[in-house]
Amino acid sequence: MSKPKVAIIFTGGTISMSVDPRIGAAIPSLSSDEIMSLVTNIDKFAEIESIEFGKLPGPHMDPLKMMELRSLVLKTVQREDICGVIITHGTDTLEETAYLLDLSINCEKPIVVVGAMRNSSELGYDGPSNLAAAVCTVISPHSKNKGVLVVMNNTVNAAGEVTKTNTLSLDTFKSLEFGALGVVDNDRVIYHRNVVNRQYIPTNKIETNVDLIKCAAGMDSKFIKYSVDTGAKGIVLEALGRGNVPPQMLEGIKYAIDKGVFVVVVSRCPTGRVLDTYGYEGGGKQLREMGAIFGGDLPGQKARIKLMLALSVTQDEKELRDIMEHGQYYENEI
Ligand SMILES: NC(=O)C[C@H](N)C(=O)O
Repeated sequence: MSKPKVAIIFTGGTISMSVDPRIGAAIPSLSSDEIMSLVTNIDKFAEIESIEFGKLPGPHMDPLKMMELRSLVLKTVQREDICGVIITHGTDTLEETAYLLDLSINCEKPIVVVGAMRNSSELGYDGPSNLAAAVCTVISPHSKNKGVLVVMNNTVNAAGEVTKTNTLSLDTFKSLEFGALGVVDNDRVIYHRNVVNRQYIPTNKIETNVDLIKCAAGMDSKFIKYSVDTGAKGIVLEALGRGNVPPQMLEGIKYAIDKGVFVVVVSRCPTGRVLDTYGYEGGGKQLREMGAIFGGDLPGQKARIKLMLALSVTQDEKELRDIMEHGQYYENEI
């Protein structure tokens, strides 16, 4: 019987790295063939087509390259002979690329992003086992219509929910708020739940002029003003708690909004959404009244990706708010 055909797009990351003896540190070096030769027995499960995109460490990935990758993923997943697409990626920015793909590609076939936490020179290189789990996930009929998935350490997470939580653990990718979607066990994926709140932003463009500013006790407006003065079209504020800022940041927020720069508020807390609960100076109520948009429960780096895609579709305040607040807030709530 013919095996399902899976395309694997290699972009780089630790999964493609080994230690260069001259510098004594890991750099991307393995080709797709070298990586796949370590994924033993995979031909019993699927026919693999390897596609080289690049050898980028996670920190070298940027939004324009993500959009280039998106075009390749879209073209590949639309092929009739392909049952799904896997993307290897550096884990440092994996969640941003996965979320960008999730928001901007609407397809039934599974798309899985995978990486490794240990490079091929280390004991316990986890690249091959993660790739094997990714293949098992992509070929499963149960993986259809789940959006982009992140598979690491035999755990399947939704791109919109997952985040890197630990700098070294193999079990670093977690959906902190709701838990994983499923597990890969005995070469099969078993799902425990579905994603109910997926969002599609139909665009093939991106507005890269969006900054991310993290708030901390006693901070003032200088970074916000700098961001506005250097051409930002949008600013994501990783605010405090439920979505509040130190009063000294209000001047900068007003400056931004008066100049037509969209300000999106999320929280620096790892879980929970922002809301206009507090009425004191700098509280969410005041931010809302000033015109700030709420970004739900997204971490700053993902809200930034979403704002970049949203700004490529519209600059209308109401439309932008509808995209950014989609599924998180209801008319009579705020
Ligand atoms: N585990 C990894 O992939 C981390 C690496 N620094 C990267 O993102 O490329």
